[in-house]
Amino acid sequence: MTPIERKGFVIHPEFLNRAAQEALVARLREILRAAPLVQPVTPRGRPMSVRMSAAGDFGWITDRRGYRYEPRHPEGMAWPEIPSEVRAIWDAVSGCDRAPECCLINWYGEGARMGMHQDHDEADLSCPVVSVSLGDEALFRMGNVARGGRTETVWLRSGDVVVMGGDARLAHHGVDRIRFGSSTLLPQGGRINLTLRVVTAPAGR
Ligand SMILES: O=C(O)CCC(=O)C(=O)O
Ligand SMILES: [Fe+2]
Repeated sequence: MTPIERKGFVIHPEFLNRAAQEALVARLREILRAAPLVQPVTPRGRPMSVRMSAAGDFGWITDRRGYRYEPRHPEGMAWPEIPSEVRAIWDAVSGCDRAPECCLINWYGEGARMGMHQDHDEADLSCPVVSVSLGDEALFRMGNVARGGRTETVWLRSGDVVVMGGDARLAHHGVDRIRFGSSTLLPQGGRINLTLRVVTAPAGR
């Protein structure tokens, strides 16, 4: 399907067909066996409703010490490698010649959401953030680089891919809610979102 642009966010509807989604979920299950989901806590001590893990050189974590990228899971193991299927999505849509260094895995159960935020902990903002939706539908809210102002929403469905680059790279965004049980991809229901990011500064800088 042709991509749709909203406020600089580029949405590729049904980028992954059902078979590709199922294959990806099987790979993610292996990753989550090696690097289990954790419930992160904000620096102020509030538990997030989303559970998280990661693959790649770095995982994004938050705890009482703050938001940051770490080369190891909180339990001490290295993060698993980013699967080739995920890398292929990045290569197809990112327009970036660097490889993703972090594949954050967000798991949304019933009632989970993600407040409006910017992704700004990365040292190379010339590369986009690429997000992959799997499972239940999510109401994704797109805002502006500055806080506040007019926002727009779109329902993201399983297999959709969003590219946040250019003007949208630092735009605020969040997930208001999911429609729990709206997809049959994940047997227990819920939603998995992958976000792919380049984390480190470009070489030579
Ligand atoms: O779940 C989503 O669609 C967005 C996730 C997100 O914005 C993030 O992990 O930074
Ligand atoms: Fe984000």
